[in-house]
Amino acid sequence: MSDTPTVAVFRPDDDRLERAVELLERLGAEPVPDPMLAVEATGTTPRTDADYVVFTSKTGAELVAEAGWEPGDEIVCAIGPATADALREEGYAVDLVPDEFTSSGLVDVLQSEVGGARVEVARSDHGSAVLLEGLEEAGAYVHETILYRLVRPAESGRSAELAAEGGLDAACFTSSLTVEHFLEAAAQRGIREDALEGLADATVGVIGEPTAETAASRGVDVDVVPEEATFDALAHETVAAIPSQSG
Ligand SMILES: O=C(O)CCc1c[nH]c(Cc2[nH]c(Cc3[nH]c(Cc4[nH]c(CO)c(CC(=O)O)c4CCC(=O)O)c(CC(=O)O)c3CCC(=O)O)c(CC(=O)O)c2CCC(=O)O)c1CC(=O)O
Repeated sequence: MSDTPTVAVFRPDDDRLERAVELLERLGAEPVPDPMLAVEATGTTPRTDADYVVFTSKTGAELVAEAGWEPGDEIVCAIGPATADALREEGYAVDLVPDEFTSSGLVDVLQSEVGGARVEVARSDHGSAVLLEGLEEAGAYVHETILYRLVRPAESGRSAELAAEGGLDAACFTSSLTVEHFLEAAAQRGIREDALEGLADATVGVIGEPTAETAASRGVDVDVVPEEATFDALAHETVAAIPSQSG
């Protein structure tokens, strides 16, 4: 039996998956790449009359650049450092990043200043209500633009099979939808309960509290939630929490 732990990773099949695989290998793990999200662009851009524009993903930053978005005087907000870096790489200035990289972290930092302001939330078709409701409660006029749809790739589910066979040592869930799609892929194969058992025996890491809540509500026990919502922190802390294979 190999001493190298298998770690499933569900990031979209782009440079994010490539970098995640490289990082897990550097950490001494055997990555099991199983993308659970694919992006379908809608070709839209944020509306132009807003005081604030909020981005919640690297994908959103890349798609608005592709669609030719040109900001005016809006205050540009990013949910966290990866989204902020992606915006800057596309040539956009970023004015605000919260200390806690979640929707509620964004609401916390914006609520004292957005009363009466027009806030544009530019994101996927699966964004949580926390951001819209929190900003509305703070007195903002909120509008949401759907930049892309997130769908489950038809071929996804290899990691669910491995979990069901007891061959998965760890899993790194990077959003709520990755949890839901993992379970959907397992159900499609008729192995949902076995895959859940496999996850219960594995080390489960999730990127942040919103994903932890989704996992718990679907019967997935979570072992690791990193202090900071970045893939780097998630990978390091999840691999470190895997019980020794040789012992
Ligand atoms: O719940 C769903 O799955 C659909 C809504 C959704 C969740 N995530 C995305 C965009 C996205 N981010 C990552 C990885 C990642 N998450 C964060 C912080 C963060 N972003 C959101 C989105 O609103 C949340 C949920 C929330 O607070 O409501 C969070 C908190 C953590 C959590 O538990 O989800 C970051 C920080 C950052 O952007 O800087 C990152 C990047 C980490 C890094 O690169 O190190 C992914 C997966 C991935 O990158 O593998 C995704 C999904 C893919 C994509 O949309 O590009 C969404 C979509 C949305 O907000 O519209």
